[in-house]
Amino acid sequence: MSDYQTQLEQIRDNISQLDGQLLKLLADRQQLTNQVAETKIRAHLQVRDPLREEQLLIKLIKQGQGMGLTPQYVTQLFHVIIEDSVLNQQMLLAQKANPDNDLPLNRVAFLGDKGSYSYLATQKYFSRRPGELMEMGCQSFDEIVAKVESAEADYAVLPIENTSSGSINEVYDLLQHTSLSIIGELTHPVEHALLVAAETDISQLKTLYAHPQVFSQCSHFLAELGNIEVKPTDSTSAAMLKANELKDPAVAAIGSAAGGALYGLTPIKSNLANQKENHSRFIVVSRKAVNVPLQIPSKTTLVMSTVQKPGALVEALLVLRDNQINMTKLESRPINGNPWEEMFYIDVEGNLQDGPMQSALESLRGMTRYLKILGCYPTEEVIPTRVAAASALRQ
Ligand SMILES: C=C(O[C@@H]1C=C(C(=O)O)C=C[C@H]1O)C(=O)O
Repeated sequence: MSDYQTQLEQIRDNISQLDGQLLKLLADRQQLTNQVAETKIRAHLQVRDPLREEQLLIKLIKQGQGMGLTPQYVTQLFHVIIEDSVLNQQMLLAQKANPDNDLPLNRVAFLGDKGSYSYLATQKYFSRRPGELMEMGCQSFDEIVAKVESAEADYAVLPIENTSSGSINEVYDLLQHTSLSIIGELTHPVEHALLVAAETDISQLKTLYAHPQVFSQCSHFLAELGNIEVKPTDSTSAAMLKANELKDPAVAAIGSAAGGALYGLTPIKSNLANQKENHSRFIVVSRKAVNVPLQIPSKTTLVMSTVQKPGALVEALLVLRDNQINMTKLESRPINGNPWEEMFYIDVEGNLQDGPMQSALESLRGMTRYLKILGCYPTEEVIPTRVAAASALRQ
């Protein structure tokens, strides 16, 4: 071994040791933040404390500068650390409020197989939760919902909207008729890559396999590609499986690089989506609604149909405004069998137990033809606390 190699190995050993220590410190920090959660449960305090976060960040940015670490680096690092701490605390509070939901095995139905975006979202959502995960890949949204309704599965993870291709109508329509409740949500980045099983390059490709939603999210890239046959599949994982089976230099699948790796596929081009910030939002549904503690930020989803008179929807929305309730999404879908009538799906910030929410629901019940609460669930989005580096350095 050359001197350089020996030297490099020694330095790398030291780095690995430090990384191990960093991990140990992060685990110790997690223990302490879990203790904070216990105290908050007893004291009925909100999980999130923006002032504490701001003071913490200001102090850390200043300390970091003294050690040669940039404010951007320190801020980014601690946003991740705090996000994890907040999500873990939220989970602990939610667990305490729903002791019956602590299952040793969580049987979860989702679209596709290993490697699909739904699979990756399922892994992410349940990784923080106690109990083992039993994956139940399904071939259609109908099958997924039926699995939970018939108690073959405990939960389903369903994609509901995407930042490029918009709402997933099929899932909205299923929500209209199911007795299941929304108990959680999460967003997951969708990073489409061109995945191949054989040595090749873009110019040799003749056939592309992907889910139709993926084709619409990558339409600009496909238009640039020109004369290529696009073959729709039931799921992203089915597309990957196809590419893996064919091992043909003329064939590629579109999906995530992480998912593709599970099928031995190599990404030859990434960032294929029209919108560079491409995220999907998923909902988690179960047979039983959850109890969301007031200390956790939450959302409530409603579905309603208004009476047939001018301004009926506006009037319903004014009820939300009058109760200071913030609407985060409004979606409309046709009602089967009633041409030109619509079901409105509304996501609002707030807990079902809140006074303003209760009074808004009471008013809405009086003015709508149909109103159903699809669920009240914890908000998974932890918006990072921002501090200007200048304000940290001024302290
Ligand atoms: C740990 C706490 O809970 C939250 C997480 C924080 C953290 O991880 O440092 C800080 C403030 C809170 O938003 C706390 O309140 O101290």
